[in-house]
Amino acid sequence: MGSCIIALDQGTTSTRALVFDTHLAVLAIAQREFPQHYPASGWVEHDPEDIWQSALATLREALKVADIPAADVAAIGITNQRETTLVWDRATGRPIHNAIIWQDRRTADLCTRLREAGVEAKATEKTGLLLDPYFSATKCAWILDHVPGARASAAAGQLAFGTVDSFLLWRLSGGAVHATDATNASRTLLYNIHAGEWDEELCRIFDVPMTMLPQVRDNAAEFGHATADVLGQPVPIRSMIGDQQAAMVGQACFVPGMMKSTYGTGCFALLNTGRKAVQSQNRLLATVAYQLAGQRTYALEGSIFVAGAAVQWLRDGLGILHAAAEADSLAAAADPAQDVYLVPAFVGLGAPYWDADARGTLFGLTRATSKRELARAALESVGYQTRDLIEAMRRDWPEAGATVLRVDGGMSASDWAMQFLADILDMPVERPRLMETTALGAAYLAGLAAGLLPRPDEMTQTWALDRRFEPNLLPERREAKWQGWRDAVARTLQRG
Ligand SMILES: Nc1ncnc2c1ncn2[C@@H]1O[C@H](COP(=O)(O)OP(=O)(O)O)[C@@H](O)[C@H]1O
Ligand SMILES: O=P(O)(O)OC[C@H](O)CO
Repeated sequence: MGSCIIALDQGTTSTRALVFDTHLAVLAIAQREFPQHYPASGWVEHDPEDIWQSALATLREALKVADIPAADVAAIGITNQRETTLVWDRATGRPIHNAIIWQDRRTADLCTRLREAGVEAKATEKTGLLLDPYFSATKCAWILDHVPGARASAAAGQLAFGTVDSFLLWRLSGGAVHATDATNASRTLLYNIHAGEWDEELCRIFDVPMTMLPQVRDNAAEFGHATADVLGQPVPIRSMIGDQQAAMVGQACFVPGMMKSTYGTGCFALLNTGRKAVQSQNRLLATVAYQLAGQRTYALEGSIFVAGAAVQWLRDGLGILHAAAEADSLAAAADPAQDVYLVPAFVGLGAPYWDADARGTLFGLTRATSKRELARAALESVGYQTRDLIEAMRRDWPEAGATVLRVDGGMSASDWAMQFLADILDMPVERPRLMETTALGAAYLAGLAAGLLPRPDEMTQTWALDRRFEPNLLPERREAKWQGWRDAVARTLQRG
């Protein structure tokens, strides 16, 4: 049997492949960024061929850098940006439309109509989600309704639906396997998280034919093989898991009450609630954290659409940074007397507000405002949004984040943002040594399925601290800043 594992991490802005040894040490990493497409306000798409080509290229490159033959790869684990929706032709494997990204708001009106028709309570009860364009169901319906002939092809059983994991699996396996896992299924609005199955009634309501849906499997399971043309010989695929849930596994949050927050394009805080799906009273989500041996563990999730993307906007939109890492030094040099707030509702606001129509706002600008205060406002917006989430979470689960918050994702590299996070939360923040927790989670599960790695309780010992950020802000200052944020959000919201 092979002695290493490859994790394929297909994220919103880039695809990464990491080769791990059986002690979960990283042997090699390959990464490709790919273009984002914004065809209209609030719309975000990816070209599925970019996703596929970046997956192929990074898998091959990582193996080459590690200098390991494909025969030594025991398993591949796939983890992915969730909710992003693809529909492809089963005969050709070609998508009939670009991938509609999780951030995309084009189905906001449809969601409003369904909400007015009284569908939300039923959908929430069954799926743990809310009626928001974020999730896959309305995106899939949109594709079927807007691509000529798609409804007829779907009715004839010619089309397949999938999130990015399913699409990659289909391509890697040469069209042999159409499957997903319980975590990705739990983000579609079509999957009953309590029964663990696709829901006929919801499929009817959202007008998505059940014949299009992939089979749902455990997170550590048999998912077939990547064909020989991918890496030179067939390689088993032994795990699939949504990226936020993978980060939870990679952060070893296996005990109820443990919590992590990932700062990539968006920010996603997940609290392990054990065998119980907690129905939020505060507009958070109940979701599947992981499913092993048929047994589901649940999480309470707060999802924010813009975190690192605010820094990306400073870099690519405003051109005031050359690299994301420059935001720290600018923020550190900002004028403490200027209270500038950025509410980065570029694609609406997620939890706990769920306002699809809100758009970004800046408050407190004066003639003295410079790029330094804008950079600080962007980094601070992530801390404020996390506090919004944790306050909502504590109303559902009082001990949430009682001790420490584990962080990861590209933006957690920002010391300034992580210190502000600790300050505004008034709570210690811990960053692990290996920040690639998403890939680590997928690799661990693939290794578990391949019989190379121990059960979760033993895996917790592999977590190692890089840096702990202690809160260090006067209470009056913290509350004054927080009130400023609350006020800025109130003035940004479009929904009452
Ligand atoms: N040093 C940094 N400071 C602030 N933000 C950063 C830094 N490095 C990366 N980022 C942000 O992190 C995001 C990329 O993180 P990543 O985890 O790769 O995201 P994704 O999985 O969504 O593609 C980008 O939005 C980028 O702006
Ligand atoms: O690709 P990321 O890391 O920004 O994660 C995206 C989330 O899975 C969306 O729900």
